[in-house]
Amino acid sequence: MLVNGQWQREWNPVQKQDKQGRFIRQTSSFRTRFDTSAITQLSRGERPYTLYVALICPWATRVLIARSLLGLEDALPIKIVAPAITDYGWEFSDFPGATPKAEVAFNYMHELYTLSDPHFTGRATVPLLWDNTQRIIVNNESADLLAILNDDLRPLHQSHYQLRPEQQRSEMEALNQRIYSQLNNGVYQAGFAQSQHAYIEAYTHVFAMLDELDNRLASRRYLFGDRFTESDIRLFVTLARFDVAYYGIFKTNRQRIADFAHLNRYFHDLIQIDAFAKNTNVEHIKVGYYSIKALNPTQIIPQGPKLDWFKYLS
Ligand SMILES: N[C@@H](CCC(=O)N[C@@H](CS)C(=O)NCC(=O)O)C(=O)O
Repeated sequence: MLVNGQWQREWNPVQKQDKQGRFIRQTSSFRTRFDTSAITQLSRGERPYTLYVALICPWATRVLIARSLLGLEDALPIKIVAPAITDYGWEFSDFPGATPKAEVAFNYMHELYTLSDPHFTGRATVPLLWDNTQRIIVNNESADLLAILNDDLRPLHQSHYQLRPEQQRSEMEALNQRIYSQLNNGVYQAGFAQSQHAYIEAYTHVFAMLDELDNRLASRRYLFGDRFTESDIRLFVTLARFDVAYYGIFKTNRQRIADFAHLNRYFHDLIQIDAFAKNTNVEHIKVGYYSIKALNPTQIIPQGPKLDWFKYLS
């Protein structure tokens, strides 16, 4: 992480814990929204912004899926880091599926943070929306980025998807919050727990939420009926990582997603949609999670699992 703009070489996934050994995630620091001048520039064909992402990362991937669904791929170009976090944080390299090093002006993500704020203290996280002209970070919070893509950039949408329909927003936000704390972040709480108590607590939350959602999906195609919404994207990114990585490395191993009747059906439904499949990179997910040294000191990447949905990926 960075301390007052200086990189501290020891990268530890658990920067903060509470007295019971619970992992505490840092809050995001750059929270600007787009105004109309950004829309004007983008609709003139200018490309003043770049989205920096990691394909291992569920928070970045939820933004990538929305970007693809809404037809914003051309308006918001991306740069993809290599999947394994290094002693210097996220790195740009020629790893297959990452942006070739020759196409990026930086070696590490933390360089963008110190350019933007020379005294920045905190983790150099992705996703991050970068202003190429002013060389500053616009926003590094994926929940905001989803709102920026869906709401602020509406005039540029190339599709009719309604990912945050007005009439369901408050219900969606309540469910999103529960999915976030018990499941999206819950798996990290289990994996990065610093005590048996904190691990069991997180494990219990993860499977209570998966049971609840499996039940909910018994009678609905998607979380809110026949059309998918942002809530489905938020759930999908955790499901896509579950059997491949979390089940093993984070020890959330009561059962796999493949063993839940309705969640498995639902996941297969979504993964066959191009925007979901094209932003799911199993190799990056596996290499990324299994190279977290604190959890896997040998850095050996498992060969399996082989899952039936891999056939939908190109
Ligand atoms: N609140 C952020 C969280 C982003 C985040 O935690 N990203 C992780 C990757 S999944 C990261 O970049 N970690 C680098 C680090 O912790 O040093 C968001 O949702 O955008």
